[in-house]
Amino acid sequence: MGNVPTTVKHCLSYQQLIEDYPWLRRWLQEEKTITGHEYPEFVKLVEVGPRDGLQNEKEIVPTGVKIQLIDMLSGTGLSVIEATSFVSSKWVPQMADHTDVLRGIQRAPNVQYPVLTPNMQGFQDAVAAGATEVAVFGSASETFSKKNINCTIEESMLRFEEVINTAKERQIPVRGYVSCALGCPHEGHIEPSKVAEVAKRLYDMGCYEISLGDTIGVGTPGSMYKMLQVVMKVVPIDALAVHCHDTYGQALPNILTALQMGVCVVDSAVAGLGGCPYAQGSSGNVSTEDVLYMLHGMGIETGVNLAKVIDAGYFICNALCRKTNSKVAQAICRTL
Ligand SMILES: CC(C)(COP(=O)([O-])OP(=O)([O-])OC[C@H]1O[C@@H](n2cnc3c(N)ncnc32)[C@H](O)[C@@H]1OP(=O)([O-])[O-])[C@@H](O)C(=O)NCCC(=O)NCCSC(=O)C[C@@](C)(O)CC(=O)[O-]
Repeated sequence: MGNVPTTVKHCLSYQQLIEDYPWLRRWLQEEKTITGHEYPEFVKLVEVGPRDGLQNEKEIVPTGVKIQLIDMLSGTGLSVIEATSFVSSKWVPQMADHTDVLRGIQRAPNVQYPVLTPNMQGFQDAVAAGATEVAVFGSASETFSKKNINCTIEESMLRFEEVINTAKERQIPVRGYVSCALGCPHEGHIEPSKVAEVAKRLYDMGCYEISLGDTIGVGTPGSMYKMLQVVMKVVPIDALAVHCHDTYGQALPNILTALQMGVCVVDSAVAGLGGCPYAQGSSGNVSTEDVLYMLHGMGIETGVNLAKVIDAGYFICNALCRKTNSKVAQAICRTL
């Protein structure tokens, strides 16, 4: 983006626009009230591209490319970048280089690099590789749990409890995922009460944040609203995050609905990469670029530089010989 004209750079950064044209801040704030909803002042983005984005790639992505992607993302202002997962390489071959990735990245101050750990073996390997934050990943669907981590929901809770208790002793923060929060590729509809039950168990065990995953991207603002209404009764809203795949093009409206309900943590993947190897047909996560564009346009702060994320998106798409899934990056590319 080095030789991008200043005017285009300004289009990419609302923060820059606001600095140059202070009247715009007033205008954006007015717009916030016109919508009739209260929105958070600041939204934290959890970048899951290097893990969720790459885990489903058929061709093994070179470790150096993964490291460079994470290093580029580290310079964007993102405060959380999910780096890799310590799962079985027989199950997810793409993540077999987890240790080299975690050891190879240049950690930026004020950036967390959580990794997925499904069990004690994964947790111990992750800690040995230098992990300082981990995430356990459960499901609200019994069938998905068996297909994804080869155990029932109940068995998974016992495994996670052991991981979380050990992590507590070492003062390692643990994030929790609940997959299939808005639907399951095998069971279809999932009751919000089941999502709430699993979310509460993870929260009570000690997960500091629970990310509710629309694993196959089937949710709509209607189902997001209904599910969150139930989950919010048992887990505080400021401990909830949403993790939306964009299979049906509903991710942004679903995120907007969650923001209206008070959620202020959103998972996203650079260039909209991704998909779950055990959820066939699901497309990538909502793209970080598109979420940033929406949030900044609403006057919501993120601390993240959109132009730099677009650069990281170009980098990984070139490496994968793939077109970006980000509408914003596509539009900027046409503008240039
Ligand atoms: C959980 C297991 C490991 C159970 O797999 P298992 O086969 O039931 O494990 P096991 O305990 O019976 O052990 C069998 C073998 O696996 C090994 N093993 C056991 N644990 C580990 C480990 N941690 N790392 C490396 N190796 C491991 C273990 O050492 C043994 O090796 P062997 O003696 O045969 O040589 C497996 O099912 C697995 O790796 N699943 C991961 C699947 C996955 O990564 N899915 C994608 C992430 S979830 C997701 O994408 C959803 C999310 C989070 O993004 C949110 C959303 O969108 O909803």
